[in-house]
Amino acid sequence: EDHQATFQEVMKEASPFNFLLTKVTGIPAEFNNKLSVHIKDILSVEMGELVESAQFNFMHDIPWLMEQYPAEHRSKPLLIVHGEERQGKVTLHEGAQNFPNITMCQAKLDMIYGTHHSKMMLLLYTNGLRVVIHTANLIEQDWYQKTQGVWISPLFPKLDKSQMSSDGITGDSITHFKKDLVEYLTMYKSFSLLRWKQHILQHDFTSAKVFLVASVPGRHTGESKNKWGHMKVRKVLGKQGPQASFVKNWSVAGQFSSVGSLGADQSKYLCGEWLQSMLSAKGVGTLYAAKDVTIKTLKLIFPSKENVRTSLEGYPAGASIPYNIQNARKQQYFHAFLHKWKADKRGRSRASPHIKTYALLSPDSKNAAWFMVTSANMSKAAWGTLEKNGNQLMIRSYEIGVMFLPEYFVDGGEQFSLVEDQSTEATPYFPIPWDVPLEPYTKADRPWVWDIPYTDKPDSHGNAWIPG
Ligand SMILES: O=C(O)c1ccc([N+](=O)[O-])cc1C(=O)O
Repeated sequence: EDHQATFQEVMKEASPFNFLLTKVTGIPAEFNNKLSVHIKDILSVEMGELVESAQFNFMHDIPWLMEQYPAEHRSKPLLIVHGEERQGKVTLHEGAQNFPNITMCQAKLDMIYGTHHSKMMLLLYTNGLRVVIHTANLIEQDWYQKTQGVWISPLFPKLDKSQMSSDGITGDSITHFKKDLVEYLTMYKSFSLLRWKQHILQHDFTSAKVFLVASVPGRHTGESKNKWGHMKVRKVLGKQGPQASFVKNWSVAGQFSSVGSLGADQSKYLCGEWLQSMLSAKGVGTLYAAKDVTIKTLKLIFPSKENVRTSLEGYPAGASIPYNIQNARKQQYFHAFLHKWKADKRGRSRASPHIKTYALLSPDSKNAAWFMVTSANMSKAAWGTLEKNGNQLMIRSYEIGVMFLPEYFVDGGEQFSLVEDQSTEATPYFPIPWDVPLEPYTKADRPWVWDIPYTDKPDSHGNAWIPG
């Protein structure tokens, strides 16, 4: 349908998962009317009358961001949570100097090479509080012609004083989303976030059905080892995940827009540690020993050179896909797991992916036992790496995402349907961004690498790519 869906219609259709994609300029209207939002929609008065907000991100173009708020919200207090240092911090503060309503919060980055990668909006309204966890930087380019993911929480109503207890967390959900979000904010040890911690404590999060999966920099031991990164996933799946018997022979799908150094061979980190967490299930630690992992067990989705060349943005889309040749050369084994970016169902095959999503897929790819959307790319910095004989999880960056488990949306639910016309009440359709079945790279395909030239074939704008 070509009519412009109102935001209320979009949110009604999005329920109960509230997992949407950002609107893309230059694709048929129908694909922007279905489960799609622009940043102006998220910040609109239709969502609620804003009192104050906080914008956690990696990149902030503050004058542009202020334009995305409706005029009546532009004077409300705004907290910018970033990880900029040195000149980056100076430039960021310059962008904010004309806006007296803006306060800055510099997240401490104690681990070298770490980034403040988390992308989250905290929106306090006169009638409640909303959390938005997404994958887009606060720059125009990220909301123009890319595929980005957005989870918009239900409106969390204010708790009245009588419901507040002096100790512990009241008004939490069975997924402990509120407690986990409070713990995440506490790790910043920042005065300006203390205020937001109070706002969150004063609201009723019982309607939050997702699990929070976040990362904070540090060397986490003891109980904290399982609070963050891939070890949080291992804990949640081991306790509340699918039954191991039900998901035997299922595959982990990982889709991301950047890749770190994963080590000399797959048995170390990719399959020996990270995949073991993603394959965790109830009733058994993990499903496969590292040595038994095949390309059937792990399906990775990462833009090929052709995906980038033919994308709406052309080769410049590759400026947001920072996979360097130095790492690519060292981990050829990684390329055996790769699949193309393809999203015909959502009209986004040419909207270069900046979204990051993970799932456990049935052998026929028609069902998923869980789904995750997060800021975390395929890297040790984001997910953490076990040290000291597995007693310590070292994480370099801040990351944040949400995980959807069927039984928290449907009583006794075991799986989501990924094929809309095969969904049932017991197996609700989950609107994943990419097409299934996944399409493996051909022999001729190469993963996009951003720091080498491409002059053989022009991109969709007729240009070559000759990096710095
Ligand atoms: O856009 C970002 O927030 C971002 C920043 C840095 C890196 N990196 O250094 O690999 C990746 C991303 C990404 O999200 O892909």
